[in-house]
Amino acid sequence: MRRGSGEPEVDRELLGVGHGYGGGAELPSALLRLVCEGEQGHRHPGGGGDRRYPVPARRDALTRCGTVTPVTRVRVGLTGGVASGKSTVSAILRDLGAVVVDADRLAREVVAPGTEGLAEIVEAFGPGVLTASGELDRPAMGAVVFADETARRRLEAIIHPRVRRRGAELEAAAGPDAVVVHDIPLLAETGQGGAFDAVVVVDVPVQTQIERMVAERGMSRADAEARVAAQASREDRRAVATYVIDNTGTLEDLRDRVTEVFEKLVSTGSAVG
Ligand SMILES: CC(C)(COP(=O)(O)OP(=O)(O)OC[C@H]1O[C@@H](n2cnc3c(N)ncnc32)[C@H](O)[C@@H]1O)[C@@H](O)C(=O)NCCC(=O)NCCS
Ligand SMILES: Nc1ncnc2c1ncn2[C@@H]1O[C@H](COP(=O)(O)OP(=O)(O)OP(=O)(O)O)[C@@H](O)[C@H]1O
Repeated sequence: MRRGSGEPEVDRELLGVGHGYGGGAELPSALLRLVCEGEQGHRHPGGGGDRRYPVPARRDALTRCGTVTPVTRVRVGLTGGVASGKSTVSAILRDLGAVVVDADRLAREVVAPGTEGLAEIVEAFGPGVLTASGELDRPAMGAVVFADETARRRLEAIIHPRVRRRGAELEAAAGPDAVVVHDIPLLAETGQGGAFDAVVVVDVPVQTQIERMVAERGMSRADAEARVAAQASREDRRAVATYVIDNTGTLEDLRDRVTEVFEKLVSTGSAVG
């Protein structure tokens, strides 16, 4: 719990701190009460961000504390350069209770075998972009579009409208008080920053993006650089950010920062306080 003047003294004995507590599923009720009621002047409950407790317990504290439960849907755009860590951040947000709409996944669904999307791609690029089993040959398609901007725009014109339609459908199916996170790699490039209540940008240096693509995805350095070159600059993405998440630290650092940002997103959507 954050400590500062005017905050209640936490009874460590009562909380079990230093007595083996720390891995349980819930915050002790005394701490939950302090989280919800005790911290005068703090909208964001200290217990929700207290790193001594596991993320699900912090989420429970947030959810059970009426002052921070969103009463309307909060719409969030999540973006970042290729291999910056968007999917990792999405997974953490999902774990915290967000509904995640993943544009990369939808971009695969709308070109699955038998779809109109795939038929349009074959019409535009020829049957050479199909595998022997009739699926989109993704490495072959990538080799074409990351070397040729006109081809890339053509592919995007087929895929993006379908992804947006499907994304809107998925959002409509989410609960009225959900935090809906749209993970959109090209959010800045496509000028969608203004379409959300908040934009979260996952930020790493280009060098880190390239190292991760080469080391973990077996890509050549040239291919990795071509993907980065096809995207907005780090500065352009940061310019549309409400929250920047630096992902140059450990996964534990990332989890803590994402939890902090999630708490802010939840309280932004709250009608109370
Ligand atoms: C070219 C394709 C077939 C390559 O597939 P592959 O499996 O290698 O990559 P995947 O789809 O998993 O994308 C990985 C990352 O590449 C980057 N990327 C993908 N498409 C683009 C693009 N058009 N421009 C810039 N970067 C892109 C993103 O950072 C994305 O997260 C595929 O990326 C694609 O269909 N792209 C066009 C659709 C698109 O714009 N998708 C981005 C979000 S809707
Ligand atoms: N803080 C971190 N430390 C070390 N590795 C990380 C960290 N964050 C993410 N990674 C790793 O970097 C790689 C890229 O992360 P991730 O897949 O989340 O990026 P992405 O932005 O979703 O990528 P893409 O743009 O291709 O969809 C993954 O292998 C992931 O495990």
